[in-house]
Amino acid sequence: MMRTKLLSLVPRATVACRHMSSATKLTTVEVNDKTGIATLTMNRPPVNGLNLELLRDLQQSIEEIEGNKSCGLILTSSNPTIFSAGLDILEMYKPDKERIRAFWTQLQDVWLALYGSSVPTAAAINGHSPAGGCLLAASCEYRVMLPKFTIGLNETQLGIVAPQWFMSTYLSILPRREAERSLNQGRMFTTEEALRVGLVDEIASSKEEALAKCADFIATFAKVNPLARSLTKQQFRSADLQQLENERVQDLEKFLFFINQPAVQKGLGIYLESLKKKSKN
Ligand SMILES: CCCCCCCCCC/C=C\CC(=O)SCCNC(=O)CCNC(=O)[C@H](O)C(C)(C)COP(=O)(O)OP(=O)(O)OC[C@H]1O[C@@H](n2cnc3c(N)ncnc32)[C@H](O)[C@@H]1OP(=O)(O)O
Repeated sequence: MMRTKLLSLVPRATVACRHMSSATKLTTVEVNDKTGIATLTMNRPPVNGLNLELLRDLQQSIEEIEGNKSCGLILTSSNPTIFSAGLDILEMYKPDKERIRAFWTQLQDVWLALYGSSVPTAAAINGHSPAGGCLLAASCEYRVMLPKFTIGLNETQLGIVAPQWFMSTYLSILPRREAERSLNQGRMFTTEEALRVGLVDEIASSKEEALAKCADFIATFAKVNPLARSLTKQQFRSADLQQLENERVQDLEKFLFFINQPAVQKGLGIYLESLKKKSKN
């Protein structure tokens, strides 16, 4: 395993990090030698759109962290204003038949790996986090967010439907009434609103502070028996995980049927155009 000191890239307070993987390029994993906590950083400019390759790298990184006995996982972004823009719409608009199957299957795999991770997980949400970005953050056990950003499952605003496992993820955090209403509305929460409803646990004023708060959360498990902790977590999450495991193929087929509807394709095309126009102004 490659061991590189990355002192220039980490906060001063951090003593040393093992840089475990960078060959994947779209994600990096750094393990703090002192705390044993791994920071998994998404790095796909311009907006960390979740395409097939980023999803593959995310899964590989989660597996790497599971395999190397890290004490916890913090998910964050290298982009200073965007945690993740969610699924890369280009994967779903006029899709290639084979690739879109691989893409959705890979998204299922990432969710199963992250939501079902045996290590404590936290998200340092250092930027906007719509839709699939929110799903990733919500799959973690703890969330710390920076001010002046937005987060939420906004699928209905795009004319698409969040599948059952997105809903289960929301329901693992939010009261049922709030989860149902905000999913139906496709509501994006400001950082302060997200804190108020419990979608995020804390607000931090900088990325460094967010990472430190996530590390503090993970440290709360330091004296808890790791097997007892992870089996307890598994019991809480197993019904959600099992449901997708049992229905993976049907879930994929539903997605393909839905996404290939002419009206859905038309809506995605209009939405993409509006994003492009906005970025040119
Ligand atoms: C019955 C059950 C059936 C089940 C059916 C299942 C159906 C599917 C479920 C799908 C689930 C999840 C959906 C998603 O995750 S869809 C993605 C949703 N994401 C969004 O709505 C976010 C859109 N983006 C933004 O709001 C903004 O870009 C931003 C993230 C706030 C950043 O703003 P910014 O001003 O910093 O950057 P901006 O100029 O807007 O963008 C820069 C370039 O990036 C392009 N872009 C942005 N987001 C995406 C994206 N998600 N996919 C692809 N491309 C994106 C944008 O177009 C700009 O490109 P360019 O520079 O003009 O070329």
